[in-house]
Amino acid sequence: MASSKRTDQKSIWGHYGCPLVCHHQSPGKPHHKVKQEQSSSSQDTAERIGREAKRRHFQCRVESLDSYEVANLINELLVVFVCATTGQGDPPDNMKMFWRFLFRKNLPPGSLCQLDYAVLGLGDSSYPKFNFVAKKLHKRVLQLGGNPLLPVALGDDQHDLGPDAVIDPWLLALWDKILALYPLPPGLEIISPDVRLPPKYTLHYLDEDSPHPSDGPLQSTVPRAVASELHPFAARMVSNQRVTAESHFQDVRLIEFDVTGSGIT
Ligand SMILES: Cc1cc2nc3c(=O)[nH]c(=O)nc-3n(C[C@H](O)[C@H](O)[C@H](O)COP(=O)(O)O)c2cc1C
Repeated sequence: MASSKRTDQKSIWGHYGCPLVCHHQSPGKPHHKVKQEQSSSSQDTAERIGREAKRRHFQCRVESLDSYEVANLINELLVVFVCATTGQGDPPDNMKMFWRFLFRKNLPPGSLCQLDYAVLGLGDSSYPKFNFVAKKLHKRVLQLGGNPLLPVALGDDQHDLGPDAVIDPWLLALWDKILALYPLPPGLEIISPDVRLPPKYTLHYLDEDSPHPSDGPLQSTVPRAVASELHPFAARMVSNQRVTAESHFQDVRLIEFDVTGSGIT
């Protein structure tokens, strides 16, 4: 992209604490980050936004707000936060570190002045503090100098059509805004929903007798971090059973892994 904004643009879709990074796939296109939190609605929404970004030729990464290095926010150019409210107007567990950092009193007021951002809230209007976290996040980023792309979206479980009644039109408006700022490169079009995106995961088959990736000489001496998205653990598969009848058209499987030593409980 022509402006410096486009060279490293990100958007964060918070709640469940999950950031998504995306940019147009041609060089110099912006990145977006998506963040999410607690249960799965915000993660699902963040991932949906990630897929929509990919269809618009942005390169994306989705990760939780707490696994995002929040100090890097000052370098981001485009961030979308997806965040739910829990408890009585509280941030979900997996955005608490992010929340604490963002509300530090010593953050300079203009520190996010290069950031274009949007906040999508998931909440329930039967609670007195409806979408409190999304509203507060929106205000705080504004206070730190961020440029809002749209008013905060207030998804509501109480709506007859569920949160999508707000999310769907809000996302249409968001993409209009983003594409006005970062138009599609000449010759590229939005990838139709009928076209399958590349898979998120790839499978690599190993020979039965190949050494296990976790059996290297360092394994016994080097303490490893608890397995996580950032510290993957190569687990041994112990069973792989088909659970649907042979005659059924879907091959659904129960696959079990041995996670001993991964720190996963
Ligand atoms: C225990 C609990 C407390 C909640 N507290 C609030 C609240 O204070 N304000 C609000 O707007 N929504 C509240 N909600 C609704 C959630 O924010 C809403 O269901 C949201 O979609 C959940 O998203 P998630 O699946 O990503 O966690 C609460 C939900 C639960 C289960």
